[in-house]
Amino acid sequence: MKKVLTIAGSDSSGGAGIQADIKTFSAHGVFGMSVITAVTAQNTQGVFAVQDIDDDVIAKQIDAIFQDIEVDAVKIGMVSQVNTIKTIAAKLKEYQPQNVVLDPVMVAKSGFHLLNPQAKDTLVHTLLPLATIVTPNIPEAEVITEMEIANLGDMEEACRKIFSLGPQSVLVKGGHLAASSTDVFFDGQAFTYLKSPRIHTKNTHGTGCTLSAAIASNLGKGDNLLEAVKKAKEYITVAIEHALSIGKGVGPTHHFYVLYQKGGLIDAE
Ligand SMILES: Nc1ncnc2c1ncn2[C@@H]1O[C@H](COP(=O)(O)OP(=O)(O)O)[C@@H](O)[C@H]1O
Ligand SMILES: Cc1ncc(COP(=O)(O)O)c(N)n1
Repeated sequence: MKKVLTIAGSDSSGGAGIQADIKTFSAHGVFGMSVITAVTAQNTQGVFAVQDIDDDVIAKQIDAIFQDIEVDAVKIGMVSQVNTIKTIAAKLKEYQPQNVVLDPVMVAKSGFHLLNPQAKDTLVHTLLPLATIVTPNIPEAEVITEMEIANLGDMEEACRKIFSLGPQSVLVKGGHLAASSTDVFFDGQAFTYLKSPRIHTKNTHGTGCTLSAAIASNLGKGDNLLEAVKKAKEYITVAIEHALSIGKGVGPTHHFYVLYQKGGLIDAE
């Protein structure tokens, strides 16, 4: 069985962060492991408190995994502090995992800053260059590139700018576009548009976490980057189509035990 690690924050309500990642890993048939960077008190309505985990405990969680278990892919989500980011970057350099998916989480859908704004430059300059793929949403891509993104042309330009910062590939996600939900993938050579119908739902808590965890699962299983991204887009679309009205606010996506058979999706619920 392939083994995939998430380095991210805990979401007490189970819709985003570590919890979304582990559910996504299970749905993909890979063995999920976690390094917790922060504990959030969170639900579908907002984030109410954050406790960052000490750097040495983050380092020891990473050591505990890599010194014992082969890791086929790593996904990185919420990393809020400068020292956390530096610790993770140093450990990635030490253990050199093959596939690193970086979701540069900055602000939760509720508006709460999950990345300390002072840590943005550290994230961009130390973690971005280590990523096999980086998956910003439009507001995150705007912060990284310092440009406005209003359409697919802007998304392409943002991909080029982010690519020049050192990752092997870039996926600018289109969930924040008004008209469509097209994501733009760039591997330094060509652009690929990943299209899906716009699903009219308020329940999109954890969509970015789920997509990046799905990409990590697929890379861990041996897919090339483009295959991994295409299948992950298919997965998140189904997960949003069946999103759950849990709680009073922005509900979570639904994780299926999904079998890709004969081109169709079978829910083995
Ligand atoms: N309403 C929607 N309908 C269809 N796809 C969506 C919708 N909202 C988000 N997505 C998709 O979910 C994934 C996560 O995107 P996005 O919401 O932009 O990320 P984040 O959660 O980081 O803000 C992307 O593939 C995006 O296209
Ligand atoms: C611990 C944690 N990590 C990431 C997100 C972002 O998820 P989203 O932007 O989809 O709400 C979150 N809300 N909580």
